[in-house]
Amino acid sequence: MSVPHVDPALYDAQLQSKAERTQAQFSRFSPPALDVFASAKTHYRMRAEFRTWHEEDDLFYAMFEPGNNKQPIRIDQCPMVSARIESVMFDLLDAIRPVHELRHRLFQVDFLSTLSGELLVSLLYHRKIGDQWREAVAPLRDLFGIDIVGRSRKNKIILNRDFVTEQLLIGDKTYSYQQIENSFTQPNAEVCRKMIEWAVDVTRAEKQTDLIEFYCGNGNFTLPLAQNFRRVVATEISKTSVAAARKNIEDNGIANIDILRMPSEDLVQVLRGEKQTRKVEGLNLEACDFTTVFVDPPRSGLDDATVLQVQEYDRILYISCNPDTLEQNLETLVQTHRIERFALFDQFPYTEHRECGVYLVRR
Ligand SMILES: C[S@@+](CC[C@H](N)C(=O)[O-])C[C@H]1O[C@@H](n2cnc3c(N)ncnc32)[C@H](O)[C@@H]1O
Repeated sequence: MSVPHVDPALYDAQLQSKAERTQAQFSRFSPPALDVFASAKTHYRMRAEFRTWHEEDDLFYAMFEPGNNKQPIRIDQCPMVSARIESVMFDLLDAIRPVHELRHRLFQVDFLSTLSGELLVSLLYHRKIGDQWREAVAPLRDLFGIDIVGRSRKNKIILNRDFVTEQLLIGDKTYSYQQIENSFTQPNAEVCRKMIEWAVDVTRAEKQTDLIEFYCGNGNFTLPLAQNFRRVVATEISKTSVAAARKNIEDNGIANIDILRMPSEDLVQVLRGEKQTRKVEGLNLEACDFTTVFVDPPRSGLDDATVLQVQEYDRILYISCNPDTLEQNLETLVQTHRIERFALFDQFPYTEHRECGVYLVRR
């Protein structure tokens, strides 16, 4: 992970410039005014991954210039990560440094924290770890009040838990989300809250119809969106995320969501009647009245078949972490739909990354 230069004095101007670039990039699609959602200026990342560097007796967190992984740049402070992560990360390395069993061939440390201060730390090794490692690391769990996962090739040791439970206040309801180590979660929790509230707001009028969702992750948007629909059917490829989504639905007492573990491409074929699978048995998809589709794809955006499928629905909600693939997909989508709402969410301050939200309605 590259570590951006965090300078709160520059934040507002940088966000303004992101907004201007976004307006310019999408102006030919005639979107409405851009809603801009800012981030906190420091301590905004709830998860972060750091390479470690060994130099004789020294051990430190390191980052690298692109294309140069031989020349480490030492990280001695990190105002972009949550206050909880920053309060632990350097003291933790101080505790690991003198203990051979803990530092030998340690190459990465991952942190996953929550707004309420839970913290899970994963230590990644280029060697096999076992009982001796477990014994050596156990005191750190109590010292820092953290859960710990040790990972080496084909081996994972868990001290207490391999997940955190995030609580997000969306409107007037708090949703609880299990977030599992090493699976996708939105990094900036406060901006994530704003994205979900925006998504709930733009689909508010749609109560009597059904929602189809592609790329649902752990149900991050799915759970709060369900209040706006009669029924929700959502798909996700990752086994871990599907398990978390199902647990989150249960924990939050939501009864109108079905999660499918299936690549989006396969669900598209099922919906087009081109593929049959036992995974959809009992779901009675034919009885659904899918008027709205929600997509939150990876950086590669939507493949051609999914774009065509998405066009089948009257309303399209699209959250994108890559404006360039969003732009490509919109070339097709605006032929049948017009953009009604347009938003920029600053998930990644001080970087070039822009996260956009678009809500389209059939022309
Ligand atoms: C940008 S994340 C969004 C997840 C979720 N909406 C959230 O807010 O946390 C994209 C998700 O798409 C999933 N994914 C990637 N390729 C997929 C595919 N071909 N079919 C279904 N899901 C896929 C990833 O596992 C990941 O959970």
